[in-house]
Amino acid sequence: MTKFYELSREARLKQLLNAEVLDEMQYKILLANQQIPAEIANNMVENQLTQYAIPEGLVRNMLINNQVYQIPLVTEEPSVIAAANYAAKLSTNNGGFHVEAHRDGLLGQVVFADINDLEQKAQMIKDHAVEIKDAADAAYPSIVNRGGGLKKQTVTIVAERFLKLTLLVDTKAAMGANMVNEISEKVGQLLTPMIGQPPLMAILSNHAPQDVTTATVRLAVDTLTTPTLAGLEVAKRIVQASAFAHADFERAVTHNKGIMNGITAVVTAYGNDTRAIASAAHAFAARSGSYHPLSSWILEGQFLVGQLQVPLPIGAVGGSIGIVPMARTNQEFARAKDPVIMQQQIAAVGLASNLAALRALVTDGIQKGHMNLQFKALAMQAGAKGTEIPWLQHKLKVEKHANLEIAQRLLAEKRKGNL
Ligand SMILES: CC(C)(COP(=O)([O-])OP(=O)([O-])OC[C@H]1O[C@@H](n2cnc3c(N)ncnc32)[C@H](O)[C@@H]1OP(=O)([O-])[O-])[C@@H](O)C(=O)NCCC(=O)NCCSC(=O)C[C@@](C)(O)CC(=O)[O-]
Ligand SMILES: NC(=O)C1=CN([C@@H]2O[C@H](COP(=O)(O)OP(=O)(O)OC[C@H]3O[C@@H](n4cnc5c(N)ncnc54)[C@H](O)[C@@H]3O)[C@@H](O)[C@H]2O)C=CC1
Repeated sequence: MTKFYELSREARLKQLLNAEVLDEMQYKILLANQQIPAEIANNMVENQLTQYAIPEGLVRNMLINNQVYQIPLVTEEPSVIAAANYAAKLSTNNGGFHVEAHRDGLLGQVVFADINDLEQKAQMIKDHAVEIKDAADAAYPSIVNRGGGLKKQTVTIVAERFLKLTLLVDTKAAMGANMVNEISEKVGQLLTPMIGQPPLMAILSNHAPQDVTTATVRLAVDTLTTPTLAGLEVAKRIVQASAFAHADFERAVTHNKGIMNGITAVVTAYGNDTRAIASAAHAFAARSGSYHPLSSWILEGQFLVGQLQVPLPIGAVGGSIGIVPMARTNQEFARAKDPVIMQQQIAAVGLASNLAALRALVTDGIQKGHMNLQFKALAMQAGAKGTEIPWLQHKLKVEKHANLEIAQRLLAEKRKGNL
């Protein structure tokens, strides 16, 4: 049977329609390749000129907590989607990913600067907890009606200069940045006469250790066997790669980049704020004061066990999610309209991306698989069209060195009829 990635775009969509992954409407939206309606785009951002397209692909049949998902990834980078598919398939044969998604809310900070009587003012804020709760609820009644709102208040003196009130707000299904900002500003206004000055700022914190999602995968080492290496050897090398990332800062950054390949691609597909997720992830990686990998790989007998921990303060509603048709359609067909399911999928794809990258690095090296797919982009960059693209991709694959100049030379030779 022809593999999903060997089909044309239209045939892939038809197959998903026939398999009832897509309903008629979702199929039509994806087939039409539609852009954001002009009026929406013009009102989404400022000075809007045009739209900038990035391809969307699919991770097929990813098993997470015993449920099978089809997960959309939006990325400009070749091989990210192939890699995630590879790991999805490998993990499915091993029981899939197990993911625990925590979701406690978002933090807001109301900060006062240059206060003389810090301790006394800190106590004053603590003494007004009830008024603060009332002001927060009045600032955003709809979230209170949904069972969310301000859950916890903490007062801290920072660097013997700043007074900080931290608000933990349950934002329910929303990411909640605007919500928390609104609540924080209103609380700041309440406190202004008490403190004797307005806050320096009132804004959410993108640090989100309260929203950590943990994904785990357990692979029988035999399933990692390659034509030249025993599965146990591959597993041991992945464990070494993980240990090296924990020991070497420069490697930790790239290790985490490989995880973010998958995470950013799913977050984008669901219309969420990629910068918020990236800053939360890297801050979490550096929470001990030095920067560490977000994932670890260990051997447990005949099993390779990988675990990723990453904060994922995402939203299933709000922001631009509801107005960008593709974000909504993606959430619908991937059965990810609940933020907890979204967190599970994002974390699983992050760990899958990490697994595929590490396995490639410690076996064939990254260039073989990645560059093979990157050659398509190189062929197009060289000007190849239609059937010239797979032809040139293949030629570049067998070349000793492949770069743009070589691609252009091969294409020119072909067009002259010399190849
Ligand atoms: C690319 C592979 C998977 C090939 O690996 P392979 O073993 O040659 O793959 P295969 O041809 O034997 O196929 C195995 C499975 O992979 C999937 N697969 C295979 N090809 C496709 C495709 N075209 N489209 C969709 N899915 C694909 C698919 O599931 C397939 O199963 P099948 O369906 O054939 O039964 C492997 O080499 C790989 O995972 N490489 C890693 C790629 C990667 O990580 N790319 C990210 C860019 S590099 C980077 O940014 C980060 C990094 C690497 O620096 C991070 C780090 O250092 O940690
Ligand atoms: N530092 C940061 O990360 C910042 C991010 N942002 C942006 O803020 C946006 C996200 O803010 P939000 O407050 O999430 O969006 P939002 O302002 O759209 O608020 C969420 C909306 O969803 C509604 N809603 C419907 N069903 C809900 C449910 N079940 N649970 C919760 N709310 C529900 C709420 O009533 C509310 O109107 C993103 O676009 C982000 O890029 C804005 C400022 C700073």
